[in-house]
Amino acid sequence: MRALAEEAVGGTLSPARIGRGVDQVSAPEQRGDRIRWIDECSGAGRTWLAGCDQLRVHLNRTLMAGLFSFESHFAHYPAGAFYQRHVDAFRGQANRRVSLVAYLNDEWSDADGGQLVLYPTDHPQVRVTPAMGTLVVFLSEDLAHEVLPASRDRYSIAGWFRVNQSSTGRVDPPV
Ligand SMILES: O=C(O)CCC(=O)C(=O)O
Ligand SMILES: [Fe+2]
Repeated sequence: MRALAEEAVGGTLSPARIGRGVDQVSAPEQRGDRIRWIDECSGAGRTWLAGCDQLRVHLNRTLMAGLFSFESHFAHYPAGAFYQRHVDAFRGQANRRVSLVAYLNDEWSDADGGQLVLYPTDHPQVRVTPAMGTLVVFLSEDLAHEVLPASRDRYSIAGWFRVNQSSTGRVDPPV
């Protein structure tokens, strides 16, 4: 995780967008993070993607989840940036099924803000402190969540396990 954190801090990132494919737009009023997709070009990226693939296989074996692929990006939220309440996938429209968030911030205290707030439908909200070593996994279509503004730079990795929804005999592209 530390090697990934160094990559996230050292590399160039682009404004995050919402939507998919040709419908993607940048929407700073909804999310203020900057992102970079993680690929196999670095050792840290390969290790991360290989570990997430093991989790994918495990979820398929134990839950018959049918997860087909994984996509993942670094995200940097500068001080004051947030991501408004949202779900990561809309039922029937998207192929993201399981979301995963990992945090890369050393010595984070609650006073720094930047919590991930989860809104389960029939339970009180859950607040997660974005401290190094914390990993959150949830169903992409079911759990609304938001990122609160922080008073300092906040680094995370977000990833999504996807099912294959190709209906034309052609396999979905990875991103
Ligand atoms: O960084 C986080 O805590 C969550 C980010 C998120 O919800 C997303 O990228 O969809
Ligand atoms: Fe999200």
